[in-house]
Amino acid sequence: MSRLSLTNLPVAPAVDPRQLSVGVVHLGLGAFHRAHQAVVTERAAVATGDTRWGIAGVSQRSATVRDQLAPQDGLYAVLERGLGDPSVQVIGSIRDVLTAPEDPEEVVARIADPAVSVVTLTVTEKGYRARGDGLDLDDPEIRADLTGRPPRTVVGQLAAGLARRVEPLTIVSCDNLVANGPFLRRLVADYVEALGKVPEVFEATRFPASMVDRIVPATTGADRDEAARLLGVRDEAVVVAEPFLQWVIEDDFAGERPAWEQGGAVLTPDVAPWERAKLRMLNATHSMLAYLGALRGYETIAEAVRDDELAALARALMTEDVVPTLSPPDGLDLTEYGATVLERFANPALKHRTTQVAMDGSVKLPVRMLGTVRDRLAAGAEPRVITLAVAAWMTYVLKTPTVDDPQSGRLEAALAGVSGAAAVVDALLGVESIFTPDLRESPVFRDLLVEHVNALTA
Ligand SMILES: NC(=O)c1ccc[n+]([C@@H]2O[C@H](COP(=O)([O-])OP(=O)(O)OC[C@H]3O[C@@H](n4cnc5c(N)ncnc54)[C@H](O)[C@@H]3O)[C@@H](O)[C@H]2O)c1
Ligand SMILES: O=P(O)(O)OC[C@@H](O)[C@@H](O)[C@H](O)[C@H](O)CO
Repeated sequence: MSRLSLTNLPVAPAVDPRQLSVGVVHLGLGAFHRAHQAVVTERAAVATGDTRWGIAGVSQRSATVRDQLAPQDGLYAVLERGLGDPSVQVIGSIRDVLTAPEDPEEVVARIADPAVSVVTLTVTEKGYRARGDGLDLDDPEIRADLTGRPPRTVVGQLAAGLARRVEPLTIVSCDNLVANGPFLRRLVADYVEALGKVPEVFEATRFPASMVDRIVPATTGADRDEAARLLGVRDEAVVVAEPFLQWVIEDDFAGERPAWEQGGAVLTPDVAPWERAKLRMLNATHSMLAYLGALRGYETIAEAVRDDELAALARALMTEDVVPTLSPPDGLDLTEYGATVLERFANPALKHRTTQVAMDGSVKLPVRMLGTVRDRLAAGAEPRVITLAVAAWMTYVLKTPTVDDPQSGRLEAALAGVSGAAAVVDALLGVESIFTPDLRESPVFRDLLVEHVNALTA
């Protein structure tokens, strides 16, 4: 079967990439960007007729996505899987595809391009190379970037691009992080201070926070085959997504931007209540279902949430421990939100693997779970269910021979020769890059963890 491209196009995209100039650089051209920001950007271009906001996407690590998209002229489809029949839509907003390891200079040049006024990012939690709230200046790649080589890290790329700009830039993190905008600003500030050269435009550069939401599992061969059947051509870059899509962006831009609000995004002065509700309700529950589900042998989140006991725990996590820590934004009913989240997880067509959601726990726990633990302890509560979620991660790490985590070495070292629930809990609580002293030293938290790990390993 022939390949999707501009000259082999069964369903035309809503915008023709040939008519777009590049106004946005996106770092981290994974599945999520293609199913989220690129879709909203295309919808905004259709609504406004503005052709300035084509996307130059940067694949940060391997050349796989470039090799999938380049022969397709940047075109790909979103295979939407809801409760009815699946549908496909070809997206045309990606104009160019770069591979950072092969062409680091070009990445910097694109960020510096005066026609570009916005950079967006989806590089996963580990892509920020943070330690606590600041940049990990001991990270070997950060150290290597600081020596002046063409940068390989995201923070190094941003700093080098800013150093060459006259006009300020807006940098929008779209990763699941707490206060992702201010967090990224701090990392870039740490980097340029360590370099001893703060770019002139840095003060005027904006880092709005954003809350992103759409469940986008990794694409499988079966998804590519189904897309080919629906499209009539092969699309090696197809991404799978649920129908739901939400993007709430802090309205704080240094210059011009795509009219994302016309593509369905919400621009608001304060993203924090949206972000906190989403990370603590959706992402924490997702991770808990992933760990408990994987421990019970479930392959997908949908299978896990169809287990009555796990579904009850997911509901209890939200109502007993998370909701008391939230002040929801106007218009968000937390009870309804929690129910919708579980319905979305139960979507059997998505096949989101528990092992995918379970990845990178050491960098996800602080974002998704530990804020809730801290707030509940401070309120004098006994946070039973959120602590079960943390204990499920500990048990998963203990029982998984090669855990997929940027700190796998530290986790393995901590657990070497350790046996018994109390010793496992103490060993993992001792990993300082995950647990802050207040949590490590809380007897209530520790005792609950031991009780849960004991039960989970019995
Ligand atoms: N997939 C989802 O359902 C979803 C939903 C909301 C938010 N997100 C956010 O998007 C991120 C990416 O998700 P995805 O589905 O696109 O994953 P993906 O695996 O398809 O893509 C990950 C991207 O991050 C880059 N990356 C990975 N490790 C990196 C590192 N150490 N340094 C620099 N870049 C690195 C990769 O090159 C790739 O471009 C998530 O981690 C999350 O923060 C995802
Ligand atoms: O993408 P990750 O690996 O950081 O997390 C897995 C999921 O919890 C996450 O991607 C959710 O699907 C998403 O946050 C929903 O908007």
